[in-house]
Parts: sequence; C-alpha cells; structure tokens
Amino acid sequence: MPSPSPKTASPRSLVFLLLVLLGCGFIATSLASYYAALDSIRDGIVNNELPLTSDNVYSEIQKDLVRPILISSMMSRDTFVRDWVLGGEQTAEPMTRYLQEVQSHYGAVTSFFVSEQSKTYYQAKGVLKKIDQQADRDAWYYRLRDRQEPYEINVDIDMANGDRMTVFINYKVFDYQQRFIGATGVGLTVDAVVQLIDEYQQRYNRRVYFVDANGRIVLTGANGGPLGARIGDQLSEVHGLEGLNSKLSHPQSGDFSYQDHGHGHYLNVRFIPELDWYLFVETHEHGALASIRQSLYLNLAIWAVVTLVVLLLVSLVLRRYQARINALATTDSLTELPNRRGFEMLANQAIQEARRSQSTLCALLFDLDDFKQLNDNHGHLAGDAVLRGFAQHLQQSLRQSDIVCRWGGEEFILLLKDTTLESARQLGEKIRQQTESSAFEFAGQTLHTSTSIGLAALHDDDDLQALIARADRALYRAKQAGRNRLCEETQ
Ligand SMILES: Nc1nc2c(ncn2[C@@H]2O[C@H](COP(=O)(O)OP(=O)(O)OP(=O)(O)O)[C@@H](O)[C@H]2O)c(=O)[nH]1
Repeated sequence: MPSPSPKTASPRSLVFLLLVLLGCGFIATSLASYYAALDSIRDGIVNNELPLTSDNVYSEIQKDLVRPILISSMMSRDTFVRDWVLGGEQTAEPMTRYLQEVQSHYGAVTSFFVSEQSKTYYQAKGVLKKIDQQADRDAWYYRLRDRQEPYEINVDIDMANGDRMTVFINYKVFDYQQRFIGATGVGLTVDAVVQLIDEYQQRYNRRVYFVDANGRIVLTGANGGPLGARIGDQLSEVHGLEGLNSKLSHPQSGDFSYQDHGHGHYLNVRFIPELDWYLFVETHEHGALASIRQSLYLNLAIWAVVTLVVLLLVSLVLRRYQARINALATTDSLTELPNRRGFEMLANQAIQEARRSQSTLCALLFDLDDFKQLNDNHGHLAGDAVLRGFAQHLQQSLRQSDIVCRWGGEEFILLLKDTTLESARQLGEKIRQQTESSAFEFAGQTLHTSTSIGLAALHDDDDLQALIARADRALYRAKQAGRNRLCEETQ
C-alpha cells in the first residue's frame, strides 16, 4: 500500500496566495502614493494656488475697482465742488461740465453730484431730478448721509443710464467746516464689472465672486457664483456654504472648503476694506485630481496586466513541474514504463470496471531468468539494456487497453482487460518465444535472455493483491519447472 503523501499546497492555492500578496502590495502602494499626491495637491491648492490667485485678483481689483473709489474720493475733496455748492449752486452748467470732464477723463460710465441744500441730482448730461426722501430709489443718499464711513459702494439701477445695473461709489462731500453738503462719485455698469470678473476667472482659471458683509452675493461672473448662485442670493442659501455665512459677519479672511456631490471645493476669502466686500476665489479639486486619479487607474491597470502575466507564467511553470513530478512519481526511469505506484492506480480502476461490466481480466507476471548471472557475466549496464529491450517488446505486444508495469527488478506485469485465459495464455506464450529468440545488443555484445511467466485470471472476490499473488504462485511454479515457460494458477 502506498503511504499517504504529506499535505502540500496545491498550485491553485499557491497562485491564489500570490495573487492576494501581489494585489495587497500593489494596491497598498498605489493607494498610499495616490493619497500622498492628493494631500500635496490639496495642500498646494489651499496654501499656494488660491492665496496667490487671490493676491493677483486683488491687485487687478485695485486697478479696476479701487481706482473709481479714488476718483470719487478726489471728487469729494475737490475745492471746485465745495466752492460751487457754497456759492449757492448758481447755474448747473459748471457742475455738469465738471462731471462730464471726470467721466470722460477717467472712463467712468456715470458721474454725479447730489446737493444736500437743493436736493438736486446733477449728472454729466445736466440736472437729472430732485431727490425725494420717500422714494426707494433715493434711499441710498439718506443711508450714506447717516453712515459713519465716508463712502459706500452700492449696486443699483442708474436712471441716468437707462436704468442699467450700476456699481456706484457714493462719497460724502463736506464743506470746509466739515458740514455735510452732498454726495458725489462715479459708477461702473455691472455688465462692465461682470466682464472684469469673467476676465479674472479666465485668466486664473478660478471662480471669482464678491459677497457683502451681510452674506449677500453682490457680484459674480456671467455664469454666476458658487453652484450657480446669482447676484442677490444669500450665501446661506447655497448648499455647503451655510456655515461660512455666519463667519463673515465681521471681517475675516482665510481658507474654507465645502463638498458638493463628493467633490471638494476650496475657497480663499479676503476682506477688501475699500469695497467693504469679501473677495471669494474658488476652485474645485475635480480638475486637479483628474490627472492623479488617471495615474492611479493606469497604475492599477499596469498592476492587473503584470499580475496576470506573472500568475499565468507561474501557473504554467507549476503545472509543468506538477506534471513532471507526477510523471516521475509514477514512471520507471529505466524502462519508462509505469512503476508499481502508477500501475496500482490504473489496475485498481481496471478491476472495478471488470467487476461492473462482468468482464474477464487476466494478469501475466514476467520474471527474466537467471538475470543475476547475466549481470554478473556482462555487467549491470548490459542488464539494464536487456531490461529496456524487454520493456520495448512488452509495449509492442500491447493493445490500447492493456496495462503494463515494471513491478520491480527484473519483474514485469501485464494486465489484460476483457481477455479470456486462453487469449492471455496465447499472448504470454508469444512474448515468451519472442524473448527467447531475441538478441539484445549492448556495447558490441549480443545478449540473450528468457522469461518465466505466471498467468492468473481475476476471480469474483479478488482484489489486486489477490490477483497478483495468484500470478506470483504460477510464476513460482514456472521457475520451479525449469524456467522459460508459462504456468497458470486457477485456484
Ligand atoms: N542491471 C540491472 N539489474 C537488476 C536491476 N534490478 C534488479 N537487478 C538484478 O536482477 C537480479 C535478480 O536476481 P535474482 O532475484 O537472484 O533472480 P535471477 O538471477 O533472475 O534468477 P531467477 O529469477 O531465479 O531466474 C539481481 O542480481 C539484481 O541485482 C536493474 O535495474 N538493472
């Protein structure tokens, strides 16, 4: 009986283990580098890119939006304006000419002066109207008058310009005794400012918008503010920015972030005291992360291909070695016939089949005669050559279904399926005669041998051992009877 082999890992579980190890290693390193890149990109956005863009936009604003504030400030301090008011606003013409000059020289869309004394609204084209404390449209003037600060920026419609949305810079005007005598300033159309914002957005590839101290979005680019919010919307109504609203009640600049559909948005907020507004510069991680996400996918794809190739090669090599080991374990290396181990597997199967199909099965056990003498006379290698030659004879005499084996030393077995005793005897006799008459060549010598044969048929209650034992008894009798003959054992 073959001893049970110790339990070893099967090739499949080895390949699976390799897959798990390679997978864990590769995925762990890919994810680690992905998250490291993610962190450094986020860090770069928050700490470098956004503040830098905010600085740049701020300096553009200085040029484009703060300049009108300076002009308005100069107008409020202009001695002509003050003298003309103190002189009793004799004729409108000097004031309108002055306003025309300011407008054309500084490229403003509108310019104005409102007198506290006469409540007259002057603009570049002449007198526009009298202001009225009850009119909503004129509320800005009375609000400005009551303010502590010297000026206010107001986004409103401009009656002098066909009611176009305009950003007004309203400055208080005082006489030489610091008494309030009116309001002056210039205006830019919102369209022009929106265009400016669009330019900033394009130039820096960031979203730019302005929010006032009450958390109201006051200016955006043409495409609106965060998540499509429009001018006039409250920050508190924008999903994700509700919390930020409360932080803006007093000047506070800094970095903020919010999430939209799983994507991070990063904000740099800067308070601009001249405008009394907050400048928001925003970017989302989507674009920045797309490239590293792509490289993660590429990494994983490369891993998948490399792993597949490695596993394929490993499993091929393992299979080949497994097949080779199996063959070595069941084949006799000298004759290349199945050895006892290989034979037992096939023979047990054949016995079961024979029982199932009620067919006959015969065993022929061969033992070369006086083989020790042959070895002694011609050498062990000569003996090997005879064994190989005899094995070849056996194989040539076989049918497809027969099972042959080198049983050990100079002994061989033939198991003949579906074969009667008579047919088996004929075959055994044929092999015996062929062996006797054969000349085996080795190193220039011609060698001869003969074989004794034991024949037995499978009985109903036989197992392989019983069948071979019976054939062995027959062989013993053949040897006893003088060798080079076939004997059969029926009992
Ligand atoms: N060259 C060679 N000799 C082997 C091999 N295996 C066994 N033998 C030899 O075969 C011989 C068998 O000798 P014995 O069992 O005494 O039998 P015998 O000399 O053939 O005599 P009988 O069987 O009684 O006819 C031994 O000398 C073994 O060394 C082998 O692989 N190669």
